[in-house]
Amino acid sequence: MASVGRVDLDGNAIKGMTICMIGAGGFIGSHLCEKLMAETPHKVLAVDVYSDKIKHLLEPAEASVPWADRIQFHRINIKNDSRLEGLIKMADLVINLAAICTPADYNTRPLDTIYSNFIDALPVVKYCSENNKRLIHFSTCEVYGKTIGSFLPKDSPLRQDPAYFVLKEDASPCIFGSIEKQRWSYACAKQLIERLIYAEGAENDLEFTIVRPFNWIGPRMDFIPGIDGPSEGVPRVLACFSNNLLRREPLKLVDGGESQRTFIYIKDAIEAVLLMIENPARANGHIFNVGNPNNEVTVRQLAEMMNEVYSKVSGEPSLEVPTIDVSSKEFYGEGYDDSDKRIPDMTIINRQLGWNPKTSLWDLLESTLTYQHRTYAAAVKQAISKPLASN
Ligand SMILES: NC(=O)c1ccc[n+]([C@@H]2O[C@H](COP(=O)([O-])OP(=O)(O)OC[C@H]3O[C@@H](n4cnc5c(N)ncnc54)[C@H](O)[C@@H]3O)[C@@H](O)[C@H]2O)c1
Ligand SMILES: O=C(O)[C@H]1O[C@H](OP(=O)(O)OP(=O)(O)OC[C@H]2O[C@@H](n3ccc(=O)[nH]c3=O)[C@H](O)[C@@H]2O)[C@H](O)[C@@H](O)[C@@H]1O
Repeated sequence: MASVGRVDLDGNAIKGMTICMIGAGGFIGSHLCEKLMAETPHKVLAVDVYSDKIKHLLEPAEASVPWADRIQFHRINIKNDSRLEGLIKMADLVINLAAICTPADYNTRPLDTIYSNFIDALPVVKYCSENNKRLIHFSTCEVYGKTIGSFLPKDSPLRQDPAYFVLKEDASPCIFGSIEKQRWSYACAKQLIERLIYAEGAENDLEFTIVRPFNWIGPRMDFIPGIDGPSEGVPRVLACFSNNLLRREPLKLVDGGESQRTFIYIKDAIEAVLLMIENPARANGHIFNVGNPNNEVTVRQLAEMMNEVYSKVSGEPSLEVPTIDVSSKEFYGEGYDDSDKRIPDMTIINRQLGWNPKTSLWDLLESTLTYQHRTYAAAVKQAISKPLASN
């Protein structure tokens, strides 16, 4: 089965390992656990405060699934639990995904954001360094902040020159707004933990890999407000727009929806993470952009495309008024700011791991919105009809 004859990129047999995955119950963690269970012999010590998104792996319908003894869930809050070091000691590799990572929190809960992304990650780095454990740490493309090009005059021809906007791990600067723009609390905390990990590598020989995801999206991302998350909660854009489509209300475009993003399908991105896991000699000491430079859209174009795709997969007519403008102050509150454009340079990941993304934006939206429709449409219909029924 999965483990037979598996070799790394240099043709060496891959040995089974024990992975301590912190934040395993989240969006990325759930997909990574699935991949590791289905296709590898590795064991996972899954650490999180929630397990809903991996319960299909932990409590499988058939007791005899092949991975039953390869995944163990530990309900631990890494802020204050002494069991963490013991689990790290038992592992060959630590993957840290735990973080507050929704933009609605960065300016409204800046302290929690900074603690979660920097202070709470410190013991993980320390235990890895002290116990000689390899670490794969999840950072973010937000560490690049804004592009150099965004500071050029609007009509400058240099804005079209990739040198002014393509984001390179080893060359691009990190450009954030002023301190009162608390949006950057997350990016700044992630940047400092990257610098700390890098320094542990340089001074204490910590074996590390840093991942900078560029808008990974797919099934199980975040929550639908009022269904499997708080009614007033504001998830990331995929779930915000899915929620609007499920409720047949216009999609809200923050400050005109002019910002640009490159979206990558979670399953493509997970392939890259698996290559990092299984090719330590090629991944250690590197920072990797993981994104899809071919899937760039403005947020407005994303909204229009999601409206069209959702109509196709749900069989419902597309929205007559698909979008509505909203100011960032109204939507996120004081202190919001935005990255203007995010195109990942792929040179390093291509050279080290030979990895490339595959899935087009249309295709990834089709499979993701099919999942959203199947998972949530009935519950949303029921939630919408409730207030009427009780009148
Ligand atoms: N999804 C993306 O596109 C994306 C982009 C850039 C960076 N990232 C980074 O990747 C990582 C994972 O992102 P995600 O999208 O899966 O987010 P997520 O919120 O779905 O997952 C994070 C998980 O960490 C857990 N967690 C948080 N604090 C914890 C604590 N103190 N103790 C134990 N568990 C804790 C949460 O319960 C959650 O299950 C984060 O570090 C995030 O900053 C993600
Ligand atoms: O995914 C990533 O790579 C990183 O970027 C995200 O940040 P961002 O892309 O700004 O967050 P989204 O919520 O996905 O928003 C994307 C864009 O859509 C806009 N938006 C969001 C929601 C909405 O309803 N309407 C809307 O116009 C936002 O203002 C922003 O310009 C988050 O910070 C992290 O999850 C992560 O580190």
